[in-house]
Amino acid sequence: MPADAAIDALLEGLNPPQRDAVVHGEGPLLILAGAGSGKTRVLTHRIAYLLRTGQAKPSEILAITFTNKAASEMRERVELLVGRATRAMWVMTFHAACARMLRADAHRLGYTRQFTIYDSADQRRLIKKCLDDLDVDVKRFTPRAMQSQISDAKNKLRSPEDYRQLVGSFFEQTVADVYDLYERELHRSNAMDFDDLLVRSVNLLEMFQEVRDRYSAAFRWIMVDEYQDTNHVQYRWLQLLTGDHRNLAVVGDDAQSIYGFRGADIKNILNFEDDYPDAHVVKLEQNYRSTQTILDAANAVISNNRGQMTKHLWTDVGEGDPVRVREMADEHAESRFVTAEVNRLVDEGVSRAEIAIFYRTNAQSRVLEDMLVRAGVGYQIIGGTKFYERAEIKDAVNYLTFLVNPQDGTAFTRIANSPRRGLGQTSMSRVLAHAASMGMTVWDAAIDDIPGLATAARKSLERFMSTMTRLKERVEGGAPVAQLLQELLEETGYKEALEAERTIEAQGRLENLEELVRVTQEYDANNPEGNIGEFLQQIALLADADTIRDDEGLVTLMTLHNAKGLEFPIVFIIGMEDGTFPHSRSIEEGNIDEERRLAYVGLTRAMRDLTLTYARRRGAFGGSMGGPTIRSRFLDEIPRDLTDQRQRLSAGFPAPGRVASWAGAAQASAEVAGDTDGSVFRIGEDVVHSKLGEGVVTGLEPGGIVVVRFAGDGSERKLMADYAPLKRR
Ligand SMILES: Nc1ncnc2c1ncn2[C@@H]1O[C@H](COP(=O)(O)OP(=O)(O)OP(=O)(O)O)[C@@H](O)[C@H]1O
Ligand SMILES: [Mg+2]
Repeated sequence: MPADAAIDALLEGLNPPQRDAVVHGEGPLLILAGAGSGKTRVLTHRIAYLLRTGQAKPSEILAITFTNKAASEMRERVELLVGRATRAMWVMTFHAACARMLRADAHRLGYTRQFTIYDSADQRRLIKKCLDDLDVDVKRFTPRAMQSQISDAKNKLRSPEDYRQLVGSFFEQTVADVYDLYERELHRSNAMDFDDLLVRSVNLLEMFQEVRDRYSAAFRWIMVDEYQDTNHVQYRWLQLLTGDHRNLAVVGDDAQSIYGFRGADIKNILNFEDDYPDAHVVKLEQNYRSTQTILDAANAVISNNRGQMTKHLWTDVGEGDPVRVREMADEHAESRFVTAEVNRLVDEGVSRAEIAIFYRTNAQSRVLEDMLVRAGVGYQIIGGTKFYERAEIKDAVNYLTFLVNPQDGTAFTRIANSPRRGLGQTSMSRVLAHAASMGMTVWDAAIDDIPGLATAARKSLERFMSTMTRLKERVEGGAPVAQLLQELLEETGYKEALEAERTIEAQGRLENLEELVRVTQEYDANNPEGNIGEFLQQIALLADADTIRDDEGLVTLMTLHNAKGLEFPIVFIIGMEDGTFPHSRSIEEGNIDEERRLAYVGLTRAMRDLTLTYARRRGAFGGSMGGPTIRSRFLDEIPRDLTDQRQRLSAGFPAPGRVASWAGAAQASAEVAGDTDGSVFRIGEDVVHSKLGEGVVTGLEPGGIVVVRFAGDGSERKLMADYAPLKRR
């Protein structure tokens, strides 16, 4: 080992097996270990070590992470460790790496450099069009169902022809037709969907030996984080790139494989040793993240999955507090409780940024958000209706897209009549048909003499395209993205139309557009040599987790899926009920194992403080679930002595006819508890105890028990509301 002091410093703060993985030289390397054992840290240090020792140049490194946020964190840490910028290094997601490859070589596959990346919504719009063209009944064959079938085929590297070979039912026959047309339409639009980024890169590497040689010679060192969630096409891509040198280091945890529904194949990690019999295998067993109690709880849950590799995780962080389990009357009480808890923690000096709230599905966030907003608690939400999915943002982005990709018919149809210009569906179809029949770009068709177009439509199309042509000239003149966006919003009348609406919604949309202008200004400042095409690529690749801001004052809300790889000192998981988590669909399909792995991921995000809540009723006023619930089986898999829940609350579930009165009783017993002067306590309420002083109600339990956290010593006590000398403040 080189005796350079900087290298020693790099290896310090690593335990022996971690160090072993970091200094491993050439050849395949597998790090298989449980949550929080430092897998990501090992990858980061390994990159820094390769650079520091001179074994690798930055341009020879390709490191794949699961999100863009994880990528930028990894790059920052590496730069910190090696003490210099390493711009030539590729640290990015699979999709970003593929997009970059394709920009350089897309022409070989018949695309231009300016190809558009379609997101899920664009994809569905195009599928819908294909379904219409094929006269398929969209009620029986929904665009969403088609999309998932097509995506699944692509992730398995099955072309429309491959798919057709395997057709077994009428449904699949229809999928085959739609898939075939969809692919042709995509190509004609010079566009790729997300799955295509991978598929086309694999095509490129398979078909062009010289491209493959170039990349596999360039990337001599390849690293992959979260390897348990790679799918077949990603596996193949890695195989093509590492074929010659085999310097592939992967890290993962089979217990955290949670993307099976998207085609991720847990076998990729389990079979790594079969693929590479000479692989150096490192196991990490010390967890540096969580308390022993949290780890024991997570291990107890995951041990219910059969076929899971056993790993012995231990920590010297200490035992820590018990896992808090709270039963709530309904989702509103649950939200009130969590909100009150957040406020209590903040009062105690905790930063909101240290707190995260996880849930199984996006829809669960709304009630919680309402409560947080009302209580004035700053929060950020990862996922849900994402900024870039809002209609006005999509419109603006599509304007930019059409300016750089004149072949993009989907972009054209999105913007041609937005704002309204009297260009109906028929006129737009005429333009597209004209482009197809004449072999022209959509842009050229739109400025051509189109047969059969009504005079009014012809005029407005002319006006629209002359505005667009003016804008395009400015694009070609190298105008900065922000300037162009602003001009575009003015000159196309988009802004004016919103202003004329004079509604609160329109105001919100204008504000969102202003936010987009800020995004472009930032882009221009950071990329003096950038261009619209690159800007569009950047935002197309923004995954959910990227909207996270390192803002001191915000609580973070997200789905359990988005929480992967992250850690927070304080974690709440809400909705711990069967049907919610595990999700009802998984229960029906008998696929609980993946849900359990998701539970393992969620529990192991917590560093010192973990609270799990469930509601006895959910969705009382409409909603798909509605009615009484059963607490999650995952809660029962946590040994009671690791939690603070002493007695099991087996209230017994009522017959359907009694739901209303039962709900009333639950209300009385769990959500409010009477105090001595006849009034009631509510969660979050300030109270004063004649001996213990001031406190806040943090929980209410059946039997008139009120849980109070006292300000004086920070203790939390359960009191009998009827007897304790407790009053509201
Ligand atoms: N040897 C070590 N000494 C001190 N802290 C460490 C050490 N190894 C890891 N850590 C810390 O432990 C935490 C978990 O590490 P890391 O995120 O790399 O784990 P992981 O195995 O990638 O977890 P996950 O499975 O959740 O992705 C981080 O805060 C990291 O800095
Ligand atoms: Mg990790």
